[in-house]
Amino acid sequence: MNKQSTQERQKGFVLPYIWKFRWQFLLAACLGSIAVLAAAALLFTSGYLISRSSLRPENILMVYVPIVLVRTFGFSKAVFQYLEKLAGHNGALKILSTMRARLYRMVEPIALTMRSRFTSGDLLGLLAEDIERLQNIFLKVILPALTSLIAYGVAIFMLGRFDVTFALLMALYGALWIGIAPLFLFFLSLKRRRAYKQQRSMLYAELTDAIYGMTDWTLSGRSQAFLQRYNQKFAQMASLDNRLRRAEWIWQLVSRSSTALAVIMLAIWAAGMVFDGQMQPTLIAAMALVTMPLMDVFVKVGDAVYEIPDYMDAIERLKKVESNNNTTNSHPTQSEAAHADVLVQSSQAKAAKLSLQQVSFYYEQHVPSVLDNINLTVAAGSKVAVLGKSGAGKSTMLNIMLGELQPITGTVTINDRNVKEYSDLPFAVLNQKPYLFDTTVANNVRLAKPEATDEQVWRVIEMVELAPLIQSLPNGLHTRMEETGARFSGGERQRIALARILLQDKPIILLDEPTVGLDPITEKKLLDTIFTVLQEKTMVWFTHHLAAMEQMDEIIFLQHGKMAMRGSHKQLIQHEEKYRRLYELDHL
Ligand SMILES: Nc1ncnc2c1ncn2[C@@H]1O[C@H](COP(=O)(O)OP(=O)(O)OP(=O)(O)O)[C@@H](O)[C@H]1O
Repeated sequence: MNKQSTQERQKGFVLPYIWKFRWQFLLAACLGSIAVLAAAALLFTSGYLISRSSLRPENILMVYVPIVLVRTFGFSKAVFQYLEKLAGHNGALKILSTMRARLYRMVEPIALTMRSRFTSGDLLGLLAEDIERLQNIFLKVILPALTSLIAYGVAIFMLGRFDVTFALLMALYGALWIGIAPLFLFFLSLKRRRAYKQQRSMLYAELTDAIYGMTDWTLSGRSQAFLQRYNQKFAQMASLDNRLRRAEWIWQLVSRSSTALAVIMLAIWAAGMVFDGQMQPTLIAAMALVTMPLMDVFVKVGDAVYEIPDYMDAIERLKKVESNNNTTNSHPTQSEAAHADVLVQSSQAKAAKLSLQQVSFYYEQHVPSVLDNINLTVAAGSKVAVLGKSGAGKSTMLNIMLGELQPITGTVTINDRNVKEYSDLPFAVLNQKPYLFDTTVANNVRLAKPEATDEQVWRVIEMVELAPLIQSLPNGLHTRMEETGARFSGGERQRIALARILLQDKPIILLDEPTVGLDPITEKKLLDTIFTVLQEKTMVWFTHHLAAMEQMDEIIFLQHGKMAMRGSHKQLIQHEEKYRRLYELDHL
């Protein structure tokens, strides 16, 4: 594990990012505070303006200046809110991209083994979602908290200029709403949410279990008992959910009431100041109204705190994957890199060893196995034919090799490593009907290797003996498929597919009856080309047709899920009467 990621792991998922982007957040918080203060000033001047206007001002300037100020504050509130969003989101997006890079570093070392350790892309989806969610902790919790602190600090300072004691009282009141209440709320929601989640996952587990064992519940005549128990638990969970929602409503009620209480406190204090002759009566409404935008920020902080348990879950999940990733291997970076190297090398080698060890497979449990305890080793560079009549299990075996079907028991290995460990499978398949896409001939050939140059494409075209044909096309390699009309015969289509395979340069080639439907002469020519160009590769040829068996190193004959015969063509011709007859039939 490199130094950078070790440091990341030690610091967690929130603090290092706040520190790293502290200036962006501070800027956003300052802009946000100016917006809040502008909103407070807007209400202050509005309150003053209303009160002043009602008293029939002796001079128009007495209301003209506040009118201009109302406009100015109204305008600047919107502008600073916008700027705050810009700066805040800029910081959050920078964090997001840094976190994504960290996510990449987390999963990259296990990428090769991920297919076997996590069966689908769910994990990545979950992690990516968690990281997206974490950006809210910055935008909805940390930024509003900072903003409210700055704005409230400025407001208390201003208030202190009128009355220090009252300013201190209001500072305490603010501390209650900015610190104590959200903290209390946080612990309350944390406990309840955990209990709710626990109960919900238990219920889901029980339901899944019950669905799997539905027949047994029904047969034992106890389905009503199960339903009763399940409904009881569901009701308990629903009541917990209700309590959580009720707590949320209560918080909303209390927090909104806190604004009303602050307005009343300010109004009473301002009235007292007027009574003592220290303030003009026109300022009472202004002072009372000023509290509203300030308290609004506290309420937002409290609302966001309620969601912190969700963020904590996201952090926990991320940490778990990170530590899992680190503990699964004692020397992760070195050995995983070496492991990856081996796998990549073997997927690029000329040939590779392919083995099936005790592989069994069935599609439905109560019918005989399609494959029953198959042991087969195809040495690197050797050629094996898998024969069998229709339905013998050839396609099933091919799909198991490719990892598209998982054997019920047994393993498939390539160069002694489980096929599941390969991110880049070392197979290429030539099947019965290769598809030609509606693009140029060259693009059809370079399908599996888009970066291949025209020269490389030409080389493989020549190898599969298609050069004269391609040269005769209106635009050569760059002729579009539809312009070639029905020009390509079955054999030529196979040759294009073969060219694709050569360009792909995989060590193991699986042939799934590629010569089906071709006339014997075309078939023979194609087979000659196949065996010439794939000479160095490991080849497994699935067929029910006994052409070119002489060229195979080993032939296995599948029947009733077992290998009924196996050996070289020579051995089978000599010792297996059935094989001899099939061969003769095929060569009539
Ligand atoms: N998806 C499936 N669900 C259930 N049974 C299946 C499924 N696919 C194949 N089978 C059965 O498994 C057995 C083996 O089929 P498979 O396709 O592997 O044979 P095959 O030798 O490739 O036949 P063919 O030469 O006709 O393609 C057959 O009895 C088939 O009916």
